Amino acid sequence: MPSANPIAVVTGASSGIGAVYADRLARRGYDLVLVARRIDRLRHLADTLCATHGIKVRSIEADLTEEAGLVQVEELLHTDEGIALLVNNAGNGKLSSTADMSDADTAATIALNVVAPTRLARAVLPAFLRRHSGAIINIASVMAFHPLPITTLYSATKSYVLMFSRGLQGELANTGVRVQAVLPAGTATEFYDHAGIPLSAFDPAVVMTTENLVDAALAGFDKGEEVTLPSVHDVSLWDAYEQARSALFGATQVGTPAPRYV
Ligand SMILES: NC(=O)C1=CN([C@@H]2O[C@H](COP(=O)(O)OP(=O)(O)OC[C@H]3O[C@@H](n4cnc5c(N)ncnc54)[C@H](OP(=O)(O)O)[C@@H]3O)[C@@H](O)[C@H]2O)C=CC1
Ligand SMILES: N[C@@H](C=O)C(=O)O
Repeated sequence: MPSANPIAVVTGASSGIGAVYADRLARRGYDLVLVARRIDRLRHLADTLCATHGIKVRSIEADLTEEAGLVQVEELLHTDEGIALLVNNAGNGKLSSTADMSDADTAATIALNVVAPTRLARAVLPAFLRRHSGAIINIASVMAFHPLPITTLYSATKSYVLMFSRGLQGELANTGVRVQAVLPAGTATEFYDHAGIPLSAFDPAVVMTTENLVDAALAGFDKGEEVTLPSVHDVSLWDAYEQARSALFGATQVGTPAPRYV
């Protein structure tokens, strides 16, 4: 029997930000599809959320850097008409110089942070457009607009997520389909266990709890924000950044070389 609740698909739900999104969306009455490699964690979370909130939860063991894992989730997104929300959250990032990063880590970060959210968004969009409703939440990062010598690749992938989200927002205007880009700053998760630099290396004063992060991101979603920066208190900074970006683009459309280059 089809579920009466809207369904949210959350990638990277076995820990950190994704696991809190699963909890918060369960509280909002969503049925859930949880995706990650650690199926034991997904099943434990699913049992807890089912028992606590009386929702339906499916767990999918999938490595989103592998074709088979991606196809498994794409097929669900293509076929389950009850899906109302996709949270493209799964991500990783080795904090390393480009030259020192292994080929495997480089490929895995691009596959997980760029290819997977792109393919999953493309898988769900046709149904959303047919129904003139649905939402995609893409988890980018503040590093999308601030590369450091040890975050070059990671920042580039998150810059892609931001630009991909901004482009989709333009495409999807007036379709009833929403896209939110969320740009967390440092957040206390297992991300750093795999990043090569421990969380303890960061000033605790600038690291947000995962619960605060997700609650702020969902508050931005509820406000209808296209880009949500949970830790930025002065939103006029983002507005000024966007205005400068638009003015800069406008200044590129002149057809003649700038005098400084002549
Ligand atoms: N923590 C932070 O400071 C910040 C994090 N972010 C972003 O937030 C998102 C969530 O990360 P966060 O919660 O912090 O870190 P975690 O490491 O706690 O969570 C990452 C999640 O992604 C899943 N994942 C990792 N690799 C794969 C894979 N190959 N296939 C499928 N799932 C995978 C993990 O599950 P499993 O290992 O079971 O597969 C896990 O559930 C990421 O996109 C990250 O870039 C952005 C800004 C700041
Ligand atoms: N994931 C963190 C690493 O830098 C971040 O995006 O802030």
